[in-house]
Amino acid sequence: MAQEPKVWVIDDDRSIRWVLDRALRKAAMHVTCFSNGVGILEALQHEQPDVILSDIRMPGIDGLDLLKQLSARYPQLPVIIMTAHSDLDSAVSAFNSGAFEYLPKPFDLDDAVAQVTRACRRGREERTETVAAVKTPDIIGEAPAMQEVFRAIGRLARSHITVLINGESGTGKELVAHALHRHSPRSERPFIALNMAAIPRDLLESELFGHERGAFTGAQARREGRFEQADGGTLFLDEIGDMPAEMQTRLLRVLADGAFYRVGGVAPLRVDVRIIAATHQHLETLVQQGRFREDLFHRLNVIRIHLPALRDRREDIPLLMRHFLAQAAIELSCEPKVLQPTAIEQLQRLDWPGNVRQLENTARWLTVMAAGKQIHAEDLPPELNPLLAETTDDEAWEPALRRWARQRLTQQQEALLDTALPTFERILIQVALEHTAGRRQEAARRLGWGRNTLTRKIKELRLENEAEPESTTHKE
Ligand SMILES: Nc1ncnc2c1ncn2[C@@H]1O[C@H](COP(=O)(O)OP(=O)(O)OP(=O)(O)O)[C@@H](O)[C@H]1O
Repeated sequence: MAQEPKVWVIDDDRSIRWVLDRALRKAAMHVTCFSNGVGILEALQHEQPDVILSDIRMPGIDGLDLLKQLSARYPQLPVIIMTAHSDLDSAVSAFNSGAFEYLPKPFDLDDAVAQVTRACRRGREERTETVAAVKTPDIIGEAPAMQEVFRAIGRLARSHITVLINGESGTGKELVAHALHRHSPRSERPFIALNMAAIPRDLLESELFGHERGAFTGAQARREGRFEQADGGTLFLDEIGDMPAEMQTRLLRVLADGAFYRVGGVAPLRVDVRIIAATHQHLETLVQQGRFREDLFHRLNVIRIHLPALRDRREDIPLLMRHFLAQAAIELSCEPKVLQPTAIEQLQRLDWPGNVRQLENTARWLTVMAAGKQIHAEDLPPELNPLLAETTDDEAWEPALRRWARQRLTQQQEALLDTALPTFERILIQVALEHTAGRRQEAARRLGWGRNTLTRKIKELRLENEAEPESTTHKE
């Protein structure tokens, strides 16, 4: 039933590899030997053994560094260190989590096999527990890409390492950050979430680091910052790509030495906070453009979790939708709506630019708006409804506008309304004037404006040439 446990042995001493290989094989284990640590991290991306048995003194590679990385990236993977007593202290400090075992050299072969067997068994039990614990029903996903996310959460459980979560808006970044916190040793301590894009630039510093009384006008009392509130716990920094440059510098400093000052404060404060950052942006590009500090990027980019867009995991749409319909029914104290095959097909056909959040909002809309209990394709909201989209061309400008806005936002443009509103008004005015052959009075009435408003708008939008051909045009 259970497969042979897989053991990797890393030692530069060929005779040690040879004896361990024989002894472990005799104990029905599958053994792979490496003469040094080079390539181990890469190999781990393809396959994971049940246990690694490694020397820490090897030519050509810093064994301690390798072990640190193993402990950070694969905290669940049991590692047994074979080393002489004299090296033990440095090994212990490399594994401050204590998640390793120690096999003193020279060792007794039977002891070594017994230790490896125990570590295999414990590792397997822990992994099963973690997967069970992580598969809490609140993160839904059966698509392979989501299984990958669950596995990452499982592997990172028990670790304090910084994590960077990437994914479009609404893909569940905050949910995953929360799950990472819940499955970490910090779960009893606070989880504080903060969206960099939502806080005005001049308040951000005090929000993150707090302020002393009188630090600036309006600071009537001392206030704790989010870093202090999150002490011992996790601070989730959402939309980290939007963090202003000076704040990036300050964050880097806190990450480097764990100390910071409140605004207006003179005494450094120390906290123990795990950072989980998230962004929908491509941070490497921001770094190239000089908009994100490279050193901060490397600090944050230790482990990265990518959340797939909903359109890349369409198989999960029915599952998610049923879940949200059930939830919405509870929220609104009514019977849950039931999806019919035509609705499911249409839901799976759509691209969901707002990802899971958009699906969730659609479930609420349906729960309130759909007349019957059964949901068919035609019951979907107008912008998602295939029938309306095909038959009435008039509605087509809404999806087009949506696409336009989305594109501009991904291109990092700001103040979209400055372009959109004048364009919107210009088009309506032009069409109304065309329709009324340039008669302003009537065009104003058809638009629902007074004549004066229309005249003012025409001026502002420089549309004079298009109105009332007989009137004098004026130029700047
Ligand atoms: N896999 C999932 N299972 C269940 N609910 C989900 C899942 N993914 C996202 N959600 C829900 O969708 C909504 C959006 O998720 P969340 O806020 O975590 O996304 P986000 O990526 O952080 O978005 P943004 O970047 O806009 O802040 C939340 O209500 C969340 O509960």
